[in-house]
Amino acid sequence: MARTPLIAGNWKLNLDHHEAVHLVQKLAWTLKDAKHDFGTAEVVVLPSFTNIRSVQTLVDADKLEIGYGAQDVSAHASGAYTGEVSAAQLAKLGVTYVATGHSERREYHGESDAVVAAKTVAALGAGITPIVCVGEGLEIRKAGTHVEYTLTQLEGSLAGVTAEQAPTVVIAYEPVWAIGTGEVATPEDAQEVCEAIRGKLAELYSAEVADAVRVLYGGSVKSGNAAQIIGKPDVDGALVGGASLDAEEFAKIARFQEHAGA
Ligand SMILES: O=C(CO)COP(=O)(O)O
Repeated sequence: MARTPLIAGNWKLNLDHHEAVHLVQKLAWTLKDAKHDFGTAEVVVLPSFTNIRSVQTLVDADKLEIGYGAQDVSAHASGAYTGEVSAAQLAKLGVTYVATGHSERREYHGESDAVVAAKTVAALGAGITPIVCVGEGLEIRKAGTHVEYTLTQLEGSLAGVTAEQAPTVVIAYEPVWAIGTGEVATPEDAQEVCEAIRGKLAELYSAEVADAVRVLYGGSVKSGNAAQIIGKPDVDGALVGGASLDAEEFAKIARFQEHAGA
């Protein structure tokens, strides 16, 4: 099955709602100028919660093909959970994707695989596609146990996801040592782990599920390295941090096929 590449911009804790609208507008113009075919690479941005409504209004008004999502979601449906935002609330704003288990959530907010799994299940329950993030830190990479580590994290983070739900899930392999450091994994590093992730999905679910799921790479992706990384057979797109805050650079990443060798 042909998997449509997904290029997702994780804006992290950046931009107010005016700036968010401006960036989506600029991204849309840039992609329009380049005659981007969203059928060849889907483009999604993940703004802060406070900016989602503004982005929705722009996307709806201008009928943009750019998708939008959230960077996190509550595992809870409703009730006494101060500060939380539910999957149903996000779905109501037209959100189609949500990142779960980003390494920054795991590290700074103590999210365990069980918490990530509960959030992933909550997103799926509201019809939102989770982008489940996994990946090892530098010590584990140095020890050479990164594949086993990432696969264990993956299995824990997918607990409760059914075989019916699994094909729609997106996995993002983000080695922590490559995030925001400029230290990008080689295309071979990305392929090694993304291939192992697909193998694990076949083991947990089925070969069909493994074939359907999109596995992204994230960590210092730029227009100059995107084509080589996404060109690998088991890498189906990118989760982009810093470079997604620059409309022209992010548009080039979305158009990686054209910028191979840039
Ligand atoms: O964490 C990331 C995306 O979720 C990667 O961030 P950078 O692209 O800034 O390295």
